[in-house]
Amino acid sequence: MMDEWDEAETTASTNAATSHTSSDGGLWNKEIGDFGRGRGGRGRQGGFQNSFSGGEETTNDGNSWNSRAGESGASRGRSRGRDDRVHEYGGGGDGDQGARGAFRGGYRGRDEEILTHGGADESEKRDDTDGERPKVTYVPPTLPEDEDSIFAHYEKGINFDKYDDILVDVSGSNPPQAIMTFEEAALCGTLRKNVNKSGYIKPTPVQKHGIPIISAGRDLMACAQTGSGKTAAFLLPILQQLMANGTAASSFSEQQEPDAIIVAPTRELINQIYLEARKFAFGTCVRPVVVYGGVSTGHQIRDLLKGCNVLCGTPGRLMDVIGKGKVGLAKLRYLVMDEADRMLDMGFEPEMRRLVGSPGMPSRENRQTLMFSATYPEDIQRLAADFLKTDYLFLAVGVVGGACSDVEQTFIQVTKFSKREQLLDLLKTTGTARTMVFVGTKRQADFIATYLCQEKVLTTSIHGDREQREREQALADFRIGKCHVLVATSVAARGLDIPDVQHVVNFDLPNNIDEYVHRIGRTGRCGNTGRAVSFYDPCADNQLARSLVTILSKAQQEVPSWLEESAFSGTGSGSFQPPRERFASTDSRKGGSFKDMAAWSQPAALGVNDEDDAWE
Ligand SMILES: Nc1ncnc2c1ncn2[C@@H]1O[C@H](COP(=O)(O)OP(=O)(O)OP(=O)(O)O)[C@@H](O)[C@H]1O
Repeated sequence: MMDEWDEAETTASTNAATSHTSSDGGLWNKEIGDFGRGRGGRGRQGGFQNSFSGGEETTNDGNSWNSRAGESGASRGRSRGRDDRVHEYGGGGDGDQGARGAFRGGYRGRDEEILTHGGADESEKRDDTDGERPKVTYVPPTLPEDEDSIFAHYEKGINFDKYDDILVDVSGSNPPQAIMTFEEAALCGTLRKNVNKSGYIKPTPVQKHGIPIISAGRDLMACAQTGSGKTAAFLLPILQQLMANGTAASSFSEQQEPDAIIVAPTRELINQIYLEARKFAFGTCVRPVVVYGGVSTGHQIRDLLKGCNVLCGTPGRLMDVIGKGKVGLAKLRYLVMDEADRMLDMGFEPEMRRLVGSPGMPSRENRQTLMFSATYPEDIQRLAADFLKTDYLFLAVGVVGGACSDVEQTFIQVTKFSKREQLLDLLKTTGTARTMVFVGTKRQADFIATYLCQEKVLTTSIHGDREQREREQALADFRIGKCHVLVATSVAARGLDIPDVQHVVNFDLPNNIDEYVHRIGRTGRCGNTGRAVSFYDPCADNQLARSLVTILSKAQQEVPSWLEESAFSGTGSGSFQPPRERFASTDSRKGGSFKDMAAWSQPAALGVNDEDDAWE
């Protein structure tokens, strides 16, 4: 029976159309749409016709698709492919979800991809719980409790020590001295042991500077390249302070009053941060809890009420539990925004303002506010200052907004119609190397994943129209190597730390440069090297050319001459949109923007955006 707390489903996750995890790489011959064979004349070019969108035929990359959304939802479950092996698709055999899909699921027609100022259907961007939506009943699998699982980690790479050479700039008054070792962080015994068990021998620059700043009680806006250890930079000093100040073991109560709240923009990322918090807090009295959309609220509230010192959440679900009175803010001492620039852009800013304006929330003078990201557009920095004490410190490790220098960036000029074949050719050269393929839309993600499955590439996908269970399964399959290709929309661009991702492909380039930086940062993490290949379609991607040239130059990477020409020729600037802001090279309080950079950073919030993905 449904719990009193079980919430209505978020729009995004109920709209799952087809899923296509094909761990055996088999062909699909689905009742729900009959995807055509796009390559090598292996049959007719399939069409995907959305019966709920007026039968509009959508052309995509040279192929039209025909399917019937209603059928796709109704026939969710398991079906046998042509090779008689079982393939999972649709809602995955959850009766309730399947029935729901009959009315809500399926691909949407063009007319349904309503683009708002945020570039995505605002109703999909949130994890909110308003409106008439079906109940969410998904309960994630129980987490393993054994130490080997909790402390499982991948090895730092050959370039880990090069982190020490990166220039660091701390601005603001009286910054504390950086630490050089974890010993200097004066962590309590259990925390220190947990750091060791996590395989951390020495701190990364953002940890060397960030830990003492946070321990000194200062507010912080920190910028450091992707994969360089920002999560531990905020978790360790917070946990240490909680331990040092004798935080009482949290116990059952109808209202929990956490000491720390951590927010992040996507469900998978906040769950990952929670797992890190749980790892570092192992064996201590500090109890982290996570809440995010797409999962049964009742389940999460029951877990929350058992005790909560550190609450990790996506904004919508967080506001939901606060609104239900299950979380009180009176004791809050730390507010952390991971991917802070994203948390403060147009999509999430109102929610963040609601959070800090919630009854009981300590004023900024009475809490510590910490912001972390690899990118900080200058206008977002200015806005962020509203949330911070006036004497906050700005920590810049390397170039603010710069790409990770351990990622080799390559660009291939393509036409819209040649992309799929190029992708397949590329994947043939990389074999079973773990690869993330980023595409522009949820529909495109389904389409490309299905295509790769047909071509016997072990592929799964993640995007905002998949149900949470499917999203988590897809990530798990990718993590363990059951599928070596993950097709993803921007929902997977930020923060995800997946071992051994050797390769990122931008099948569709994003339309803002910060997004590019985060996407390619899924590889080349923790001193490991990685490779990013981007398909550049001059007809679609010209507006990004200058920013790309800048990013490549700053990362000491070769800039293809054709890209440079495109960036600085009339054609490059012809489609140029007026800039909202420039890259910030440093603390915006210094009045410094990248005066030397001709590149514009174009936030998704203002540009024409076909990234119709759901940001929770
Ligand atoms: N001092 C360290 N020694 C060894 N490994 C570390 C250290 N610090 C962090 N790591 C590991 O490096 C990886 C990347 O860290 P993390 O996910 O915190 O990066 P990030 O800077 O937050 O990246 P992103 O910008 O993509 O969110 C993780 O697997 C983490 O456990």
